Amino acid sequence: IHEKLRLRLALPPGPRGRFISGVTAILPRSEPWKKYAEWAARYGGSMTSFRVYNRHILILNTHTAVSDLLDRRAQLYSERPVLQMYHLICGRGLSVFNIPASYPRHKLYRRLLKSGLNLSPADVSETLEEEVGVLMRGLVERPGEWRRHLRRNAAAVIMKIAFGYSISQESDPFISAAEQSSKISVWAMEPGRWLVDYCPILRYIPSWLPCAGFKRQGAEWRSLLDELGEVPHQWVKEQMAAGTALPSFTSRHLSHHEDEDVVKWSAAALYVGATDTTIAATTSFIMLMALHPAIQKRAREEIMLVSSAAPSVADVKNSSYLGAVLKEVLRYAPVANLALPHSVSQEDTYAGYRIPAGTTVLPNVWAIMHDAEMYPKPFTFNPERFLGNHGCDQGQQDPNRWAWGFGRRVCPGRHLAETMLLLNMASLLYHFDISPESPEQFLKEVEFTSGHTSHIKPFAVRFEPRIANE
Ligand code: HEM
Repeated sequence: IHEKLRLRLALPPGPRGRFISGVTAILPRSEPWKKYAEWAARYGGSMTSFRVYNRHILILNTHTAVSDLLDRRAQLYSERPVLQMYHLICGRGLSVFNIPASYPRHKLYRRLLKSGLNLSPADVSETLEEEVGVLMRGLVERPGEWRRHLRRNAAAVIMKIAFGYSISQESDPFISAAEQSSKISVWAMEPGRWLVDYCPILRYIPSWLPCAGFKRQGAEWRSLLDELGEVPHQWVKEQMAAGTALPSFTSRHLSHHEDEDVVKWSAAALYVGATDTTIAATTSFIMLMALHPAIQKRAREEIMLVSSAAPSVADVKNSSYLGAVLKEVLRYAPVANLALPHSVSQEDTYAGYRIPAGTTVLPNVWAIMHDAEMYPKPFTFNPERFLGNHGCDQGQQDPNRWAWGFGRRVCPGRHLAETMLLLNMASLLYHFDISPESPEQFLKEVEFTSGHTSHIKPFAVRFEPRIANE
């Protein structure tokens, strides 16, 4: 009886679209989280569901639905949707981001990432402080190239931590390898580009057939991606053999005799996970500081009080206002508006609806962060929401609960990212006054970029050094 009742349950409400392609034609290209929030309001309920060809998509619109499913039922909701082209044909299914949570290797990755990223706080602080110094000097010398300096900073930090490798100033071969891998990955994952993603049986057609161009392309990318992944790993092994390796995520795990392939894949995930995300958050921070001089001034005053010289990692851990600014940056301009897609391993029911096995589940983090009941005046940038006599207990919930993902896939780099962001923010405030090039900027609405990671679209800003002769 229970089985019959379950089968009669409807799918969560949402647009139905066309017979074969589902809602493909009306899928939003930019800022999809806003359209999903609109659909949530139109169709009602804490969940919206629709279909893109053969794929069922479920959007979770409220923090309750997200916590109930992705956190409390993490054993069911921590898989990843399988992309035929990228995961299977290009051979990326074993990467940290894509591996099914039910594979024993997923646990191994998580263990190595946890211990490898928290191992030696002293080494990490030294790396962060050294690299923020390079960033500040770059900004003094060539402020107009601030976005390049940010990219270099993020890459340098993670290459040092992952491989003990110091990047050279321009066109570093390790960075080129990592950037080339990211580019190929973006092409291979592009939604709607590969028919095989929607019609998996095509994977079995022979590669020599004229219509199997995607298979030949995939095979080429697969060997290129494998080759690029080897570059830093082999370098660390050579350094270890020569006795010149610096302590790093890779060298530590290899010397503890962890499985080499597991170490290689985990280290490769660090660059992908750490660069665009931290750059996005820092970019939004810079834009918001330019637009909010009073908040900038207050944050700077606190830094000047706690730091006698250039801010250190220890200083920023004691900066409560700066901590509130970071929370508000992550709430106002979430880096991952839809986190990363999860998938459900077995059919489930929730709130009277049926959720078929294999459904792709997207938490609408943007909608939660802008829920006016949780965050009054959600489109106002106001770090004070996280201060007050009772700190976060004051009623406004800590956005860290939604900024870093969910269940068994929660971001393993969170603590490193927070430390790095706080240090970069404090150093920017300590060394520079940040303002928009044009005062008219104050009157414009901020715009956001779309993609897996999002940030405020940059506008021209001025970095005015505060301490002469640096
Ligand atoms: C502002 C900075 C960052 C933000 C906002 C962020 C956020 C996220 C989010 C939302 C996810 C997806 C979780 C899910 O699927 O539920 C994720 C996954 C991940 N992040 Fe981060 N992240 C940041 C920085 C970093 C850093 C610095 C690293 C590495 C040092 C990192 C490594 C990873 C990895 C490896 C995963 C995949 C986890 C898995 O699939 O099991 N992230 N992150």
